[in-house]
Amino acid sequence: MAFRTARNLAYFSNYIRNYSTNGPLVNVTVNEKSGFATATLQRPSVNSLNLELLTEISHTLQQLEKNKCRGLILTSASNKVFSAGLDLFELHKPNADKIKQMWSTLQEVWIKLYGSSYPTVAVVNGHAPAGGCMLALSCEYRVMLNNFIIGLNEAQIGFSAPMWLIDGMRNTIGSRQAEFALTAGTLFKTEEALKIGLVDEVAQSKEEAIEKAEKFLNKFAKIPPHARSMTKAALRGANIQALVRNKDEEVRSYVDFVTDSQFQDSLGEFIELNLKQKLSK
Ligand SMILES: CCCCC/C=C\C/C=C\CCC/C=C/C(=O)SCCNC(=O)CCNC(=O)[C@H](O)C(C)(C)COP(=O)(O)OP(=O)(O)OC[C@H]1O[C@@H](n2cnc3c(N)ncnc32)[C@H](O)[C@@H]1OP(=O)(O)O
Repeated sequence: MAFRTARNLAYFSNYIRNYSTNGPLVNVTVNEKSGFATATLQRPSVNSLNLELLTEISHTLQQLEKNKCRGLILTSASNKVFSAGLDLFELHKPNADKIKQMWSTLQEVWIKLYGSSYPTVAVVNGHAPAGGCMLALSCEYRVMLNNFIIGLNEAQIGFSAPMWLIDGMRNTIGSRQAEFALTAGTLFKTEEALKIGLVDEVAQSKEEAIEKAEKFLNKFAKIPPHARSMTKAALRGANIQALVRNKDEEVRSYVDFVTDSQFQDSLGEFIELNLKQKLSK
């Protein structure tokens, strides 16, 4: 049964309504004509990825897969920030159990989005550092608005991106550019990102970006979906399998790393220097 049927649409809307306790952090709409879903991240003010938002993204992706979605556009309700990456306030002086769940859910999001059977586009309508870039990279195509930044700046914050994310970057921009970008933790302006292939197209407005995204998704209208998804799985499968094999071990190292006092001190300094909101708030 295709996701675009009215029955499935109603089921999906009910699911989203029932799932969220404080109103959805991800708003999903489906274009009944095309069958394309648009998932809009709407956690104020910068879509920073805390456990609740990550969990909702993960459940949304699961429902889209189950309902044989024909294509996904991932975007932001903010007109300034696509996603600011992991919620740094939640990582500061953390509850170890919660960050364990947070990292495990982040891995799930990558597995479900990077490995989705349906085609995916990120409409990057705002800044996309670190985890924001990760979400965009897990899609197949990226359309970005002008005057924003995107990149994996983990090295600047004092750590390395995990292997699966490095691989995703390498698959997108090639080994040499990935090495330059990751070792320096570079955040690219839109036009620079276009030049190195980190984004595929630039748009002047969100409407234009959505049109470009739909044009990309429509390219697959005449390709048998199973052939398309088998080919995608062949291309992306090794990345996903390596992460699945290493999932628990990576969660353990991540929790050790984040709870270490040295890391906590440097995260505190990073927050003080870079974020307007102060720790005392
Ligand atoms: C960091 C620990 C990880 C340890 C990992 C170890 C191993 C694992 C390896 C890899 C992990 C890969 C996955 C991803 C990692 C990450 O995502 S780390 C997060 C990195 N994020 C950033 O560096 C972004 C920081 N923010 C900014 O640069 C800017 O805020 C902006 C997004 C460019 C937007 O700028 P602007 O429009 O000027 O807005 P403000 O700076 O004024 O911010 C508005 C409010 O939002 C709050 N905020 C911003 N970013 C975050 C964030 N990441 N988490 C929580 N909150 C954030 C900011 O404090 C402002 O709040 P108030 O309005 O002042 O209340």
